[in-house]
Order: sequence, then structure tokens, then C-alpha cells
Amino acid sequence: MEIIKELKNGKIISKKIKGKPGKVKVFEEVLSDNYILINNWQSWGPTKVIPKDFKLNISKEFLEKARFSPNPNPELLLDYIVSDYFIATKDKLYGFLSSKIGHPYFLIKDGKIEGYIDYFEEEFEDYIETEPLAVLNGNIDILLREYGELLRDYNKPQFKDWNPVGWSSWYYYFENLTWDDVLKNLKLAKNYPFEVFQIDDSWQKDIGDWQPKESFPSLKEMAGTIRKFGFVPGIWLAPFSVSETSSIFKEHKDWLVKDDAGNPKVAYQNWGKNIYALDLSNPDVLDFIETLFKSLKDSGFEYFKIDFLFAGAIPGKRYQNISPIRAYRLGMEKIRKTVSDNFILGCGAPLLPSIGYVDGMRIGPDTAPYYDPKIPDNLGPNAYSALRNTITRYFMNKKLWLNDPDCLLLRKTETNLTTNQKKMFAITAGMLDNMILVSDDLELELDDFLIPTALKLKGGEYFVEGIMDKAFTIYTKNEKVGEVKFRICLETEKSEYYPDKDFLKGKK
Ligand SMILES: OCC1=C[C@H](Oc2cc(F)cc(F)c2)[C@H](O)[C@@H](O)[C@H]1O
Repeated sequence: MEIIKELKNGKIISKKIKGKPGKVKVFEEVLSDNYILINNWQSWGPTKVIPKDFKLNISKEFLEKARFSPNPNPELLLDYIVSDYFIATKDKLYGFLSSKIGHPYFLIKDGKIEGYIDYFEEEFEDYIETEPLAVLNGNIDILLREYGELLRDYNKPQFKDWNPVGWSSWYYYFENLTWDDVLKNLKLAKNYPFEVFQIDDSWQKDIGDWQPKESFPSLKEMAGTIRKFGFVPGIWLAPFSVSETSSIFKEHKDWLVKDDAGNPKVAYQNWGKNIYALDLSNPDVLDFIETLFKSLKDSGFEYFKIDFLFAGAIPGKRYQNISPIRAYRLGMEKIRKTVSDNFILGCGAPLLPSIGYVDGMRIGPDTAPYYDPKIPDNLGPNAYSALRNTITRYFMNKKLWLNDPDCLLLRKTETNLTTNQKKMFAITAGMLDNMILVSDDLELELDDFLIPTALKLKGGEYFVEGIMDKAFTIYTKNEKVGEVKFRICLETEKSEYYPDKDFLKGKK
């Protein structure tokens, strides 16, 4: 590896490769600490501190269903601690600055941190530079912010400066949402400072068949009705996913990523079905994606929550022999170009490959009407792990995209969340200037005082201290509240909020 840039507290390294490199080892260093900050490749995966001998406890049964959701090389999780894109200790951070062709990751092996880039089956006639790796020394709280700045400066992403506030249907109605529920909540949403009203998974005929099911009106009427109530019309879809029962699966198996035997490859299981992946290296598939988003846009939708995006990046046989990461980025580029002036929210998305293609990014697992620090990280719903990721991935916000911490669930009934748990979530999301979305039946009694609380805290400068400690300290300064500090321990649920004038402590 050669040093391509010296930094005041480290260096950026890369090297030139060609041929069929497969998994390239690019870094190795003795692990000099007992605790590590690890990261998962996609929205729903954890960024968290673990002891170096932590057992991931990933079972074969879990991988059978989740397939490529937890990792493009899921089998590694059975044998190693894996950290995608970056890994850190209290005084060192090793972070790749891009994932444009290869998938960069780290393994903990024999007391060492080993860095790799997986180029899968792609062959390179000419030399290419490997995804650059920053090796940084210093205080981890400062290093995380520095890593975010290096990612921003290297990738130079463009994204909207609109930081949305709105309503989403998923976390109360799930797939049972009816059009009457939509109309009821549209009327009630007028009492809130919502800008966007987003219909989630419920409306579609099938995964891959993106027309409304019988019980919903046309796309044009859906978007027009939301607009008539004064909101930005938002819609959910999983554009790279194809279910085994869909007409697209029956009619276009040639559009799917294949296994070595030439059969369509299962990307993941959900909705009680096998879900396959569109081959985004196929020009006909890119035409399909363009037509799909043009029709949604022409129907009047202006906000797109695009979900289960990891499906577009699964390894397998494609029309072109390019890496799954490069194929994924072709698909994201097509969506970005088709709805360039609309808001794209990425979800279930590989993080680094998505830089530059989304305006907002879900940076944690689904929230839930329960908060339980004891549930192991399995990419599944838990308000505790959603809040944890909101803090540990805070450094990506407004550098790569707008962080979406997932929705505030404010209902006082049909939930196990306490007002304190809702408050911790709302204050943290507000102080870190995240997107603020609410997902409740608005007819229920809500702890909705937390909406203005979150909004009042937004828009400031912020910093998190103690990212590897038992408790975090979040600092914020804005013209509405001045300088405030929030000490929060997620496990004990103890938190203290200071109107404190020692703001910028983190700027030592
Ligand atoms: O199916 C709808 C849906 C799906 C996604 O939630 C998950 C759905 C899953 F099946 C597994 C998972 F780990 C997350 C989105 O994060 C959530 O916000 C919602 O839009």
C-alpha cells in the first residue's frame, strides 16, 4: 500500500491492482485494545462498541432468512467479528473513504485487525486504485467527526438541504393500512407541523408489481389527495426487489441476479416469500427502473422512501461481469437522475455505495413500540438499537446525507414505550438535527409535546462525547435554545438535560 496523502494525525493509503483480485488484503495491525467500535454495511445494522472477544451469535437459521441483509459475504459472520467500512478503538480509527467498486471491510483475526476489499468476480484489464483507507490516531470522539469530514470531502455528495418533518404510516398500520386510514390521518395531520405525508408498504399489488392494489385508488389520486391536504406526497417501495409471486418474476427471470447454476438467486425472505434481486447491470432493468420512477413522479409523488436496497448489491451472476457494488450504483444513479429534484430516502441501504444518490438515509434498525437493551442486534426492530445508532452514526448527518433515525412513536396506548424513552429519542434526534417523522394513528392520544421539543432543538451545531463510554454527552448550540447539553445512558435510561454554557467542549 502507498501513502497517497499524509494527514496531521494519520495517513490515507491505497494501491494499484488489476486482473481478477477477488478479496484483497490491504491492511493489518495488532488490535491494541479490549474494546472496538464496529459497523455494519447497511442502514439496519449496528454501529456499536463490543469487547474484542464478542460472540456475534449469528445462527445459520437467521442467515437462511436474512441472507444478504447483514452482509454481502454473510458466511464470514459465522466465524469472525466483521466490521464494514470502518473500525475503531478509543484512540485509533481505520476508515475506508469509498465503496464504488469493491466492498471494504475488516475482520478481527488472531488478535489483529485485518482490512480487505472484496472485488468479487470483476476483472480489471488496466490498473485501478483500491478504495482509499484512512488510518487516524487521536481521541475517538474527534476521529469520528474527522472521518465524516474525510468521507464528505472525498465523495463530495450533493443532497437537498430540506430537512423533512412529517408522518409515515408504517409503525402503526404496517401492511394493514387502508385508504380510509390515509384519509383520516390526512385530516388530523393538519394539526401538526408536518411537511411530508408518506404512505409506506401496504399500497402495492406485490413486491415488484408497483401498481396500487384493488383497495387503493390510482397513484395519481393517492398523490393528488395528499397534495390537496397541503403535504408533500411520499411513497415507499423496494425498487430492486422482486417477489416470487410477482408478475415481473414470472415474465422477466432474465432480469434477475443468478446463482452459479444460472437460477434466480434468493436475496432475502420477507412477507412470507422468497425475494429476488434485479440485475442492475442489465440495460433493460435500468429502463424498467427509469420507467417506474417516471410514472411515480408523473403521478405526483415527490418523496421516495426506497427500501431493501441491499438486494441490488448481492453477489451473483449478472448481465455484465461487474462487481455487485458497481451494479448497485448503476441502479442508484438511474433513480437519482430520474427524480433528481425530488427527495430520496435510502433504507436497508449499503451505506458507502449510496453516498451521492440519496438526500436522506435511514441510519439504524426499525424503531418499535418497545425499548429493550437486552435484545441482541439482529437488524430487527427495537427502539433501543434505533436510538443507539442515531448517536453512533451521528457523524454522517449533513455530511453524506440527512440522517433518518426512524420515526417517533408518540402514542400513549398500544405501546410499551415510556414517555422517558420517547423523550430520549425526540431530544437526541432534535439535537443531532435529524429528520423528524412521526408514525402513529393521529386519532390516538399522543405525547405530541415532543414534536415541538424536537423541532426547537434542530438546526444547530452538535457534537457527541463519549461514543465508546457507558454514557454519551450530546452538545448542541442553536439560536432557539442557545447552548445545551444532554447526558444520556441508553441502558439505564437515565438522562440529564443542561441549559449549559460549556458548549463546544468537543472542540478541544
Ligand atoms: O416493509 C416495510 C418496511 C420495511 C423495513 O423494515 C424492515 C423489514 C424487515 F423485513 C426487516 C428489517 F430488518 C427491517 C423498513 O425499515 C421499515 O421502515 C418499513 O418501511
